[in-house]
Amino acid sequence: MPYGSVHLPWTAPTASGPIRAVIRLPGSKSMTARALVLAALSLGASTLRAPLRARDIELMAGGLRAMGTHVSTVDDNLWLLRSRPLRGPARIDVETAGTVMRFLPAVAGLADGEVTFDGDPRVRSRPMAPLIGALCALGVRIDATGGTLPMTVRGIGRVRGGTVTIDASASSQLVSGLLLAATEFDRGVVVRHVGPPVPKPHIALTVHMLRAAGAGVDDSRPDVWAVEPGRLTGRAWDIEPDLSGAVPFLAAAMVTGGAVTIEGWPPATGQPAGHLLGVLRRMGGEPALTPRGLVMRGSGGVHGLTADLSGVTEATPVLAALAAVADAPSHLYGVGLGPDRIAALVTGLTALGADVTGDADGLRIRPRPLRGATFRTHDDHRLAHAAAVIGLTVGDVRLDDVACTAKTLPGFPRLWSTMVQGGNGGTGGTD
Ligand SMILES: O=C(O)C1=C[C@@H](OP(=O)(O)O)[C@@H](O)[C@H](O)C1
Ligand SMILES: C=C(OP(=O)(O)O)C(=O)O
Repeated sequence: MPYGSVHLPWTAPTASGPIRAVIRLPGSKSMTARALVLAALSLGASTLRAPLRARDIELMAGGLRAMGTHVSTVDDNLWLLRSRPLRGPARIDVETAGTVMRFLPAVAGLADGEVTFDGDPRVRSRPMAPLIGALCALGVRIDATGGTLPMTVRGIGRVRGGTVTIDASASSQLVSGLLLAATEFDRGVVVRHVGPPVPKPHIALTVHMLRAAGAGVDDSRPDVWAVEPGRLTGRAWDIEPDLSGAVPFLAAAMVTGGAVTIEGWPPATGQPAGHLLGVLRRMGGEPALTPRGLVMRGSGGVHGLTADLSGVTEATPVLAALAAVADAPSHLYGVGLGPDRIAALVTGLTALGADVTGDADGLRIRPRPLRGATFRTHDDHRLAHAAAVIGLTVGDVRLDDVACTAKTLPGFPRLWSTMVQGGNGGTGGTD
């Protein structure tokens, strides 16, 4: 059944005091997605230890399987991939997954045969044309009448590659989608971004993982990334906990003045963690790395914030929720959410009584007392996280649907409720 067709209403649990919990989160969505693609392009076998099993990742694995890759996910903790010649015909439904829509077309260009892509109406309206144009310039034949999905990639088993210019300001995934498959292009790739700034943290993660896989990557020039052609060999990937998925749990400590430990937080990581913790610190959080993981302590108050969020776009909905209960107004800009997501966030927060306005690039939020109401999540997991955070201190926050959290964390409602009730999620233990 397609994701988005099951709706599960949910009343966010209210915290009776400071939350103290230890949480073990599943693997990073961004790392699991990249490891799957790189494994499919590597000679021989690869393993993924502690991957994320969630909707977007199942779609990525399914897309690779449809093109011939052997992907075994029987063991939750250790997936096995074996690359095989990529081939069509195949049909790939990306549902709402931007990463699947942007990462797999270049892989499909390397397949022998036709690969068609389609997805939910909402994903069709997300920017795709710059990637389609760039892939065509690199020698891939694509039929995409609307400049977006549905589209057909007519692979011939090889891609010429070379130098290409792209305006990737709409999404860093447009660059990552070109780089990830480029070791297999005859000439590799040189991608030059021109236009308004593109958020870099997830491109840095792509570069980090390409290098770990053995690729030659040059990112020494601003807005230019070059990947050398060459065969990758299979390897063992250890997937770190999802630090983007940690944001609502960290926020829970902040709004209740408690302490939440995210177990296994990596001391060094390619995920965009530094910027994220910097922003949370400015809003009053007190993060500390301990041998067990990252402990976020709430200082008892949440501060308003004026900040460019372009490095942490995924965190915007939860940061907006924090801003709505802060001690001063906030201006969050560079949020990169796209007009639909900004509008949905404004409507949802307004329904809860917040004074919030949105524009093309950001949100202005002036705190005032909030109230319980129905919050429409618009099938957006990160909006659901935002409502859950507000529900910790505001009674009767009713989400019209919490099933959308399955996109990146299927157990979210249970994990969240356990945390609020004073228990511990994932592996247990107390702080
Ligand atoms: O490459 C990735 O794994 C991601 C890149 C970011 O996309 P944008 O650059 O479009 O914000 C992020 O928001 C998304 O959730 C995951
Ligand atoms: C929008 C998201 O992901 P994607 O771009 O992969 O759909 C997200 O995880 O918030």
